Amino acid sequence: MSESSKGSPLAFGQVVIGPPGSGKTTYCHGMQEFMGRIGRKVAVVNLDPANEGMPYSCAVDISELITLSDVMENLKLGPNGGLIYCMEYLEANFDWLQEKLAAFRGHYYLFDCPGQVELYTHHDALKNVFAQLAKWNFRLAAVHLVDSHYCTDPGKFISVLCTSLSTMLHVELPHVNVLSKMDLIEQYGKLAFNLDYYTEVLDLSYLVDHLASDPFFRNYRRLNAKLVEVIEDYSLVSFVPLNVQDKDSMRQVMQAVDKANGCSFGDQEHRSLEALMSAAVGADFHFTSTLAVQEKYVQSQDKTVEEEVMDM
Ligand SMILES: Nc1nc2c(ncn2[C@@H]2O[C@H](COP(=O)(O)OP(=O)(O)OP(=O)(O)O)[C@@H](O)[C@H]2O)c(=O)[nH]1
Repeated sequence: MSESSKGSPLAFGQVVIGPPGSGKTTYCHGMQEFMGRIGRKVAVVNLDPANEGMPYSCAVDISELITLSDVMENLKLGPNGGLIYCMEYLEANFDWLQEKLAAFRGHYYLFDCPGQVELYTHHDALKNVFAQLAKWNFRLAAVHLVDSHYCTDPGKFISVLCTSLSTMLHVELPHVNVLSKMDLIEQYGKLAFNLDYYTEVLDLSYLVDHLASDPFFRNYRRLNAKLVEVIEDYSLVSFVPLNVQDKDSMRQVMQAVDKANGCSFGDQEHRSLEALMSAAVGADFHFTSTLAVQEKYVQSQDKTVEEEVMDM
């Protein structure tokens, strides 16, 4: 097995990561279709040994190497331990992965990753897989999906910010954080602030003040204030909103990722993209700014908390 492939052509792609159920598989399917329509050849690589019946056409599937159910049964491990074992097994079998990927030279790669959070915050196996891909001349960006409904709960949103920050620092790849399922954002409650407050991660002291109005959280005010201080000191976390069914939203995420991993597919693709998007003008797809997303998915309220704070 060659540890590094200095002479190999560059290969671009995304590792799609995020907590369980955040929409990684759905995103890979949507992005494969979207990129296919503008002429990119996309190979989706399933690295989640628990995934079955994927909706996308799968180029490489880790379950040919190892499956979570086999590991759990044979080694008597639970789902978390089993998944960690699978990732360590993959790390020990780089040559299998290299051989499988080589069959798709010239493609753009989407890696559909497992959902266990510890794989991205402190365990090393998957991070080592990404580092090995870099040695094989893969230019990857991490696309970190987080369910947008966490924005409706200030406490959960602070946890999401902490997880996103530690993932960015641990994974060590160019990073695009994405708020997924924008169409469902207010399903579990109203947003206290405008959407750009969450996507741009604006002054978090408002969030701490808002949280302190809840008697339970009042006792943890200093802890929350310190946590948001850490997030603001790094000043790294922001989000791109996403609805996989919206072409303009998909384009925005794709362009953010292209910028992050340095991918450029030239003029022909640019023309195809313009043609695809022009078909969307005047139709349902009006997603040019966070404000447009806000108008589309967030119900208008008399006043947001942000506006009330401003009025004071
Ligand atoms: N309404 C809506 N549902 C979505 C969207 N994206 C994903 N879903 C749904 O969310 C659920 C979980 O999506 P998956 O794509 O399986 O999530 P995952 O992150 O791959 O999940 P794991 O493999 O368990 O880690 C599915 O029922 C999807 O149909 C979206 O943009 N809008």
